[in-house]
Amino acid sequence: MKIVVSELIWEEGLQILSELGNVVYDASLWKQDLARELADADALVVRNQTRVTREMIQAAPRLKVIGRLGVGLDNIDLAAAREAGIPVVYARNANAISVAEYVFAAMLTFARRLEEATAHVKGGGWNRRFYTRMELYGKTLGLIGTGEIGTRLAHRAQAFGMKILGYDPFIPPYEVACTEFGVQLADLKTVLSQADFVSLHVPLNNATRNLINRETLSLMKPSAYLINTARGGVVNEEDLYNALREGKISGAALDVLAQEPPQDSPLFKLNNVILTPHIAGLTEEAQVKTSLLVAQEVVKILRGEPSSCVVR
Ligand SMILES: NC(=O)C1=CN([C@@H]2O[C@H](COP(=O)(O)OP(=O)(O)OC[C@H]3O[C@@H](n4cnc5c(N)ncnc54)[C@H](O)[C@@H]3O)[C@@H](O)[C@H]2O)C=CC1
Ligand SMILES: O=C(O)CCC(=O)C(=O)O
Repeated sequence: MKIVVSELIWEEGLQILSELGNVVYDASLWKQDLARELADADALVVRNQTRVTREMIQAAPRLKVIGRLGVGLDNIDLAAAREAGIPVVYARNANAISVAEYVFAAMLTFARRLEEATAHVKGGGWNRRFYTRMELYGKTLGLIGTGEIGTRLAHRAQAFGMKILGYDPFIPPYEVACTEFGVQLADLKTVLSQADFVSLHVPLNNATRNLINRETLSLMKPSAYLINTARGGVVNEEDLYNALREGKISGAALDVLAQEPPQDSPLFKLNNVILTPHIAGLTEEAQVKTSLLVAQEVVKILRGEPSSCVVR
C-alpha cells in the first residue's frame, strides 16, 4: 500500500499508517507535484491546504480513500470523489473543544483586553478607568451553525451565564445538545440583531459564502463583535472592513481569511481586529486526536472495514 500524506500530521497518526504501508510524507507536498505522487497511491491524507480537485482524483487510478485531518471539506471535490467511488473520511468533532476555547479566548480578549493592558503597564501607564471593561455574564452569544463546535461553545457559554441564540436551518442532529446547553433557536436576523458576540460555525458552501456581508453586518449592534473560525469565504472581507472602520460593529476576531496566508489586507490597519493564522483547531490535544482518528479510519477503509467517519 502507498499512502501519501501531503500536510502536517502528528506522529501518532503517522505510526498507524506506517504499520499498514509505505508512507510518503512531506508537510509541504501540497505545494509540489502531488499528482505525480498520486499516480500509484492507495490513500491520500490532507489537511486544509491541499486542493483535492477532480483532475487530481482522476490522476489517481488506485486511490481507495481520502483522509482529511480536520473537519472543513471545502478543499476537496466531494462530488468527484463520490463519482469515483472514493470514500472521504474526516476528523469529526476532534478539534471542536479547541475551537470553542479559541472563541472564548477571543470573547475574553474583547471583554478584558489583558494584552493591551499589559503593554500599557509596561509602558508606564496605570489607567484603571480606561481598562474598566465588561463581563461576559448576561451577554448574548449568537451562534451561526449549531453543530459540533457550536454546541460545545454553547456548553461553555452556559457556564459563563451567557444567553445563547442559535441559527441553524438543519438543526435535527444537534437538537438535543442545543436544548441541553440552553440554545434558543431563532432566525438569522434575530440572532444577528440581538447578539453581543456573533460566532460563525458553518461549513463553506454555496449557501454560506458571503453570508456575512454589508446587509447582514448592518443588522448587528454597534457594540457587537464578530468571531470567524469557520472559513474566510463566509465573510465578505471588504464589507467587514467598512463596517469596522465606520463603527457599525465594535470588533472582529478572524482565524480564517479568504486568502491564506493573506497578502497585505486593509484589515491589518485596523486596531479593532484580532487576526490569527488558522489556529483555532491547532492544539496538541486536538491534533493527536485528529491524527489518530483519521489514520485509524483510513486503515479501516484500506482493509475493507466500515468507517463511521465517512462523509455522507
Ligand atoms: N479554524 C479552525 O481551525 C477550524 C475551523 N472549522 C470550520 O468550522 C466549521 C464547522 O465545524 P463543525 O461545527 O465541526 O461542523 P458541523 O458539521 O458539526 O456543524 C456545522 C453546522 O452548520 C450548520 N449549517 C450548514 N449550513 C448552514 C447555513 N447555511 N446556515 C446556518 N447553519 C448551517 C449545519 O446544520 C451544522 O449543524 C467547519 O466546516 C470548518 O470549516 C472546523 C474546525 C477547526
Ligand atoms: O488544522 C487544520 O489544519 C485546519 C483545521 C480546520 O480548519 C478544520 O478542521 O476544518
